[in-house]
Amino acid sequence: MKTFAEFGLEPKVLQAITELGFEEATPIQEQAIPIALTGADMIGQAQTGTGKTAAFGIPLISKIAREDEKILALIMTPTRELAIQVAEEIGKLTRFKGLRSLAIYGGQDIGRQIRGLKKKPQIIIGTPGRLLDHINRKTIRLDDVQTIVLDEADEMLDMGFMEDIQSILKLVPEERQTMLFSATMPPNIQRLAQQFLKNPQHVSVIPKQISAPLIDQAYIEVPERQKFEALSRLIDMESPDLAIVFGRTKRRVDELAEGLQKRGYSADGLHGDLSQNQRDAVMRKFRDGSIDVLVATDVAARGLDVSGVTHVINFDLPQDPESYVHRIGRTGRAGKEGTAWSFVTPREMDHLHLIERVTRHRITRKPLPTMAEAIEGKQRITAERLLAMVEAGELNEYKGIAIQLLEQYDSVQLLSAAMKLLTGDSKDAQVELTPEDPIRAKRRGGKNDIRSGRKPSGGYGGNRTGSGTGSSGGYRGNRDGGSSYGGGYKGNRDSSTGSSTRGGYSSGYGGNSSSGGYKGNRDDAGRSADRKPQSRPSTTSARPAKREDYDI
Ligand SMILES: Nc1ncnc2c1ncn2[C@@H]1O[C@H](COP(=O)(O)OP(=O)(O)OP(=O)(O)O)[C@@H](O)[C@H]1O
Ligand SMILES: [Mg+2]
Repeated sequence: MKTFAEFGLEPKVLQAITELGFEEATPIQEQAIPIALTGADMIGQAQTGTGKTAAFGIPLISKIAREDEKILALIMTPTRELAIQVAEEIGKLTRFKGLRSLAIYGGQDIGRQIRGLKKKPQIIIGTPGRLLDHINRKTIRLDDVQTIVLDEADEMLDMGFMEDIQSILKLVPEERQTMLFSATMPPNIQRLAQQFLKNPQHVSVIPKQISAPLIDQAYIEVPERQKFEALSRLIDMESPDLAIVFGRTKRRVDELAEGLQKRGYSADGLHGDLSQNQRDAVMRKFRDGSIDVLVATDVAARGLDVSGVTHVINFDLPQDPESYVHRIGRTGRAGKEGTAWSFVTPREMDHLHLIERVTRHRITRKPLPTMAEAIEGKQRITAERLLAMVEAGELNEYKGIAIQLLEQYDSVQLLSAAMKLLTGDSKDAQVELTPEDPIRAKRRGGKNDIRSGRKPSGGYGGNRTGSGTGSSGGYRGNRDGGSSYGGGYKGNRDSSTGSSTRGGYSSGYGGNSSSGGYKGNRDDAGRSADRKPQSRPSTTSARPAKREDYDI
């Protein structure tokens, strides 16, 4: 492991890194920072929670001087929450250097952003829709941009964002450094990336399994109508510090958050139909621990870094394996351990196996928590709260009554009653959810499939039935003859050509993923509902219609 001092960074940046508490560089930082400092284009892949933000952030800020008054760097993210978070980290990294950075995202008052832009930030962190809005208003000019980063690159280069990204990149000088980062790089992203990158260096620190190693992964087979009960029991049994529960649709998230609240849990929902103020408020509450359970659509799947998240629960399975990797990656970050649970309805078992194959990780089957386990979990928490109260002291006001009661009643009876009172039994509240259809691995491919160019039958679905793979081998070796994701990728990672000759990418996994079924079916993540590329005006047209809700 390298220390940051070994990269030859300027003292003010080093000081900021120390202030952040980073002692050693993570593997992706160790590999990516020296290459990025040379100005080379780069594709960086490393597991969730391993410090990719600083891996591109540190070199990016090293190139900028305080006196510069133009926008020199642009970081794009797929969601507003991620833009805000990345902007915060960049802000921390530039603290001593005194650079100016600004987050630009939909849903926030544009006037406020324009005022921010007047302060001449050198670094913009934004979501594509609002960025285009500013470009059209001429409040943002990209003529001087030297560095572009696409965080969550595979998501950004997917259909829904592609058009915007292309429009934006057209306005950035050719002479620039472009970097793509993500935990997942479906192989065909490589091919697509050729459009934007020049001789990219590939930096991948993905070991055999793509998901982060510190996450304990389990699933429970449970019929749709029993899921809510299962969720209550699971939360009781596991008593997470902080948990994120992923639901498939906005409606589902609303219903789940409401149901959990009804049963006395401290929960709230996050999805793209909420106002930005509501979204900000929910994130703030989750970050400061005033709610324990964040229920969210895939809007929270990528990049979010909230310390203390011990559990991720897929109440509904995600549509695609990448989403699974990112969702569960909200826990097990920065060297901490985490637990991921997934509910799988009987008809979705195939889909689970697909996720196992693609992630090359076997997910442990666990039984539905019993009522007894749930109660035991709840009691344990109550006992912990009680003991914490004892430790904290300051109970003098209660001692008089306690002594009186103990004179009249049995101590075990008394304590049991107090525990019962503290535990509460609001769990009996009836909660009915609108049923969701089981998820199906969508056929990937189709005429709009810019990533694969393959016939639909070559899709995911085709492989599921066709290759008959085991749960671990599919991704690597059992595809249709091409080299594997892992093999192909790593084998080529230090190639400086970034050519499209990597058979593995195009004939393997990536060839299968299309956006036809994929994004089109994820509207409830708040994305394509907001993101209607065809109906939006081009960048050259007059001021666009309201874009506030465009970026999820
Ligand atoms: N060198 C380091 N030492 C200790 N902690 C670090 C280091 N680098 C980053 N971190 C911390 O690790 C956490 C995860 O970092 P980050 O959000 O950049 O991960 P990521 O790789 O981008 O994950 P994701 O794929 O989910 O976006 C953050 O809290 C960050 O502050
Ligand atoms: Mg990240």
